[in-house]
Parts: sequence; structure tokens; C-alpha cells
Amino acid sequence: MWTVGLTKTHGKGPAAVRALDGVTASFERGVFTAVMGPSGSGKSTFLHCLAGLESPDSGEVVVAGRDITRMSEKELTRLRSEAVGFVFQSFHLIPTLTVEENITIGQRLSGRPVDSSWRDELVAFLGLAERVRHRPSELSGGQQQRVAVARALIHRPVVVFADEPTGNLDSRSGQRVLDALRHAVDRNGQSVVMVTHDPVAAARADRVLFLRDGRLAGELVSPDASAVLERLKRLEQS
Ligand SMILES: Nc1ncnc2c1ncn2[C@@H]1O[C@H](COP(=O)(O)OP(=O)(O)OP(=O)(O)O)[C@@H](O)[C@H]1O
Repeated sequence: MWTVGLTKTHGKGPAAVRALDGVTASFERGVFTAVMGPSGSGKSTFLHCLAGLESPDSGEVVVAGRDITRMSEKELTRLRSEAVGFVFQSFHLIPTLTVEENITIGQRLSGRPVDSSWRDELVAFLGLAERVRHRPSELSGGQQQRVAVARALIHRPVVVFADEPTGNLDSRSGQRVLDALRHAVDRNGQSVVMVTHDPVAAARADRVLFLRDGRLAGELVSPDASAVLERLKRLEQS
């Protein structure tokens, strides 16, 4: 997956804000990338453009070999349901469905069979085996986010996008969510792109891309938390 010269302006006239200003980046298969930067640097806009949730003003976004900026809404919906998984800061589970139903709803809606052995493996790995018949309101925040991770992985997407997935969690629950994303990369060769403000979470990634004012402002490979924090501080001061 890669982007070339991505630009995106929010709003019009004097209120217009250039959220992305020519971002070119690539994401190899089987690599976990964290995206960081000061508030307002364009991280969420970047993730949304990569995921086809927002369309850029110009530039290309190639996912699974296809430029998604040229796709119709129907093609995009199909690509998202087949090749992409999402995890958001707030879990977006359906309150009336059980854990099992929340995990498999996408598969059921698109009429694809659920691979029950993969579902059971995911559920066990995420520590949800005792909870499959529960509803979201009966779960802790960490458990709900693990359900959201299972839902994102059940169809074996090529890429998982995560927007501050640990933002609402205590550090132990956050670690379990990060373990699951790491596992998706290490065991299944999936790619993960995760926006985060947390240097400890970013240190679980293989590399960190930094954004500032809508532009790429450096990269750290095999990051550790203190180097990430140091780089962030410099970006915020400059
Ligand atoms: N829908 C919108 N309408 C107008 N401006 C927007 C909109 N969405 C984002 N922006 C602006 O675009 C810029 C980039 O926003 P974005 O949310 O991508 O940044 P971010 O790095 O994810 O920020 P944060 O870390 O605070 O979540 C900011 O200046 C923001 O105010």
C-alpha cells in the first residue's frame, strides 16, 4: 500500500485548513506502522484517506494494488469489507448484539461464510472465550476493544487501520490490544497502520512515521519509547 502526493483541505475560503500537504509514503506487507505528530498535524485525515473514509483533493492511494481514489462508492465498500479492518478509539460495537455476533456481523451482512476455527482462535487469543454470549454493556472497555479487534481481523484483511485504539484504555488493556495487532502482523503477515499519541504504544510498531503541518516529518525504525518521545517533543517545539 502506498500514497503519492496526498493533499486534503478541510473547509472553504478563509476557514480552509490544509490538513495534508503532499504526503508520499509506503506501507509494506507484514509491517506495523505507527503515525504520530502534534495535535492537528493531519494524522486522522491521513488514516481516513488511506482507508477510503475521506477522499483526498489530489494524490493517489494504492491499496491491494488498486488506486482507491478512483473507485466508485460501491467498489470502495467492497474493498473495505474484503481487504480492510478498522479499530477506532471508541469501540463502535452494536449494543443489542452478543460478542460473537459483533465479531461476525460484517461477514454475515456480506453473505460470506464465517471461518469458525479462525473465529475461535481469535476469541481465545484475545481472552474473550468466556464472553462470547455477553453483550457489550456487560464488558469492560478493554474487553470491548478486544471485540473490536476481533471484528477487524475476522475476515483476514490485508491491512488494519487503528485510530488511537488504546486511547480509552488503561495500560494493561492497551497492551493486550497491541499484542493482538502485533500478532496479526507477525503471525499473519497483515499490515497495521495505527495513529497514536502514546510513545509506549508506538514502540510496539516496527516503525513510526511523524507528521507535522500535514507533511511527513521523519521516520523512526525499530523505535523505542524514549526516542519517540524525544522526536515528538522536538516536533512540537519546532
Ligand atoms: N472536518 C473538518 N473540518 C475542518 N477542519 C478540519 C476537519 N477535520 C480536521 N480539520 C483540521 O485539519 C487539521 C488536521 O486534523 P486531523 O484531525 O487530521 O489532525 P490530527 O493530527 O489527527 O489531530 P489530533 O491529534 O488532535 O487528533 C486540523 O487543523 C483540524 O482542525
